Amino acid sequence: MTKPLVLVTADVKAVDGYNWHAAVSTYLQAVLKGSDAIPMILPSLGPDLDLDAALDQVDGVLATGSRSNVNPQLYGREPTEENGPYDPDRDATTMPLLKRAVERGVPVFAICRGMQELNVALGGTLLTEIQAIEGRKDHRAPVSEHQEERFRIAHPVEVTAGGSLEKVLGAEPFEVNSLHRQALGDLGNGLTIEALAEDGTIEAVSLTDSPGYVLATQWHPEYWVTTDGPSKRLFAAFGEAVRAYREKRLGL
Ligand SMILES: N[C@@H](CCC(=O)NCCCC(=O)O)C(=O)O
Repeated sequence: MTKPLVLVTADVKAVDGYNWHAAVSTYLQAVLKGSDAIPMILPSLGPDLDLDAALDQVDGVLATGSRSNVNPQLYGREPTEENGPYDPDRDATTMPLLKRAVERGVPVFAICRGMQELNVALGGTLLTEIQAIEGRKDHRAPVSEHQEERFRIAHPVEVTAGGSLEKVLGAEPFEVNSLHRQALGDLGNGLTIEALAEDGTIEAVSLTDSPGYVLATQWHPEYWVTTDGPSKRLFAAFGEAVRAYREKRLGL
């Protein structure tokens, strides 16, 4: 069988006077090496893109993390300067993309901002600046110029017994990195909590009764995919889902 194709969502970045549609290399490498699939960056061209035509030709969607935040207007709150930066073109692309991928049963793996987008796309809400909420810990990255330090393992997570994540990772406790200041609030339609941090922050979700594989983490397995067991297993499981979808899609 030829390799499966995975759409990878893109940030819009102004560089050298141009707008670039970009995805961080660690996500692309993780799809390539961890899922054994070909990553294809989907530009954030919003309503100009025929998403169904794009989804017709692929076997999975990876929704990436980003420093930008989902615009709160998309879940009924007011945007503020402190809550930014925003990326309206990314929002205008990823929200309908994720909704449509889920409806069609295209396998989805959503990471950090990607998990927040999935939640909002399915009607959920987000909490912001969670480090300022009583009882919550600081989930932001340590301030450092070194990415290894920023992506260092930060806290344990508790996996829901009998859930989809437990099927992928087993019941052994493990620890994750943490680079976010927002978190899921009200859950989107059909989402189930798959892991929690000690302070109650939702760390992973899946979609119950979904026609396809849908898993999302608030942490970043892409960063340690070659060295960390749970990170490796998450991308391998996504790879299995996209291969199974491809066989079905192509009638193999
Ligand atoms: N902006 C949101 C989403 C967090 C996220 O995707 N973080 C990745 C950032 C990578 C980096 O800092 O280099 C939030 O803050 O919750």
